[in-house]
Amino acid sequence: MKRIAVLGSTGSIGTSTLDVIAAHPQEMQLTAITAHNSWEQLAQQSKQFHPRWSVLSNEGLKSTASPDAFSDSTELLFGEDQIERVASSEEVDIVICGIVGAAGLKGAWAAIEAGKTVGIANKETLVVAGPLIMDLAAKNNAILLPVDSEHNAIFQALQAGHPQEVKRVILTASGGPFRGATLSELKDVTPESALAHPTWEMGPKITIDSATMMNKALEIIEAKWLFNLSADQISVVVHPQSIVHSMVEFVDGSVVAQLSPPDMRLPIQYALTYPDRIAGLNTPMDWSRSFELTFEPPDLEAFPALRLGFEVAEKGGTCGAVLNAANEAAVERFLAGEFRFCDIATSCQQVLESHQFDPDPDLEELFLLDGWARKEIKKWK
Ligand SMILES: NC(=O)C1=CN([C@@H]2O[C@H](COP(=O)(O)OP(=O)(O)OC[C@H]3O[C@@H](n4cnc5c(N)ncnc54)[C@H](OP(=O)(O)O)[C@@H]3O)[C@@H](O)[C@H]2O)C=CC1
Ligand SMILES: CC(=O)[C@@H](O)[C@H](O)COP(=O)(O)O
Ligand SMILES: [Mn+2]
Repeated sequence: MKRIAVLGSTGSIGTSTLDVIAAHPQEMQLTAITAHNSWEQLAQQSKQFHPRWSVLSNEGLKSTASPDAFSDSTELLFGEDQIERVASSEEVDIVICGIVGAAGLKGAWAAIEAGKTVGIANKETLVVAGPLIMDLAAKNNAILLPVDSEHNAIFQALQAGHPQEVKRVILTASGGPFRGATLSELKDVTPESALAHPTWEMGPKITIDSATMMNKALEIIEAKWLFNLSADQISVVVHPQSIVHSMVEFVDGSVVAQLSPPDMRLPIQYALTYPDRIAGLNTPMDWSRSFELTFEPPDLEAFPALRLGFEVAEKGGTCGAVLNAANEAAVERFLAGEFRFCDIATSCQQVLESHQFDPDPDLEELFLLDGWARKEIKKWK
């Protein structure tokens, strides 16, 4: 029986993970769940799964969240530190990191430091602190399993060859809701239209990232650290159907891809059962009908965020932390109606260019820069 902690259990990744666990009661047991604000949803999950711990990281909810709403067999814990406590508990085998943003880093860190098997959906952890995270995993024999669909696909495709035989990886991008639009057509798009992703149902932050293609920029950086690649070994191709989740090209010219209908329950389940595969909840590919898979190059003029991904992957150091924090703050301002869509990439680029670059930062420096970049975006324009 695998004992699982789900960090961010109330979100899109979190609820998909709970679906997978519910479908495999003989193999999987939910031991800990965490949320920040959604205490009623967390309580309902506790009543359904009876985990050992439920964590509300927002301590301000202490007087609001009623322990009576939770299962009798669940201990209700409050505060950010408790995420780290459950992520590193001896009673947990696998940790799924489904918190959004840099707020997910400390929980992921604690799980990796404790040598857990870690399913990492929270790409921001790798964007902010990729080299430190990969070193930490190596030192503590933690197994890092990518849950992000593209990186999960690459992880699967890489098994077709040896590391030295990899020529490059090709990340697929849906193109988001504004695929085909020009820069000037993007000037006045609304949060509502940006939140309408064509192929994936996800939380609001990553959905806006998909619309600007900042999501792909973050994924370039994520791929670099996860798979020990140079920036020029990473390509992006737009694939609107989101069926081919990414590809690996080997030195002999073979390209190995992973395909499945767009549903995060597959990569999540693969991380939970790795190295085995079991039947799951996913709709299989229907090969009995005609359908098209199309590919086109990305438009770097209309989606300048993508260029930033390549630049940051090339430069490394403090750039990932600054780009990530600037983007999180810019997305918040766009959703609040304070930024225009195109301001997101423009402001991120300016904050990135004006920061004090350090090629080899420690975690403390990265957290300081994270705070600095958010402040810069708050006062931008
Ligand atoms: N959704 C998807 O299909 C995919 C997501 N990812 C990545 O997975 C991560 C999660 O995305 P997604 O599930 O869409 O996000 P959601 O917004 O749907 O969920 C976010 C989760 O994080 C919790 N949370 C938010 N802020 C904090 C905080 N400050 N401290 C602790 N917990 C917090 C939320 O709790 P509460 O409900 O209480 O606010 C919620 O449980 C992101 O990094 C995203 O990039 C990657 C690939 C696909
Ligand atoms: C499901 C997943 O992994 C997302 O990161 C998804 O890839 C977003 O779609 P885009 O390709 O539009 O960024
Ligand atoms: Mn992805």
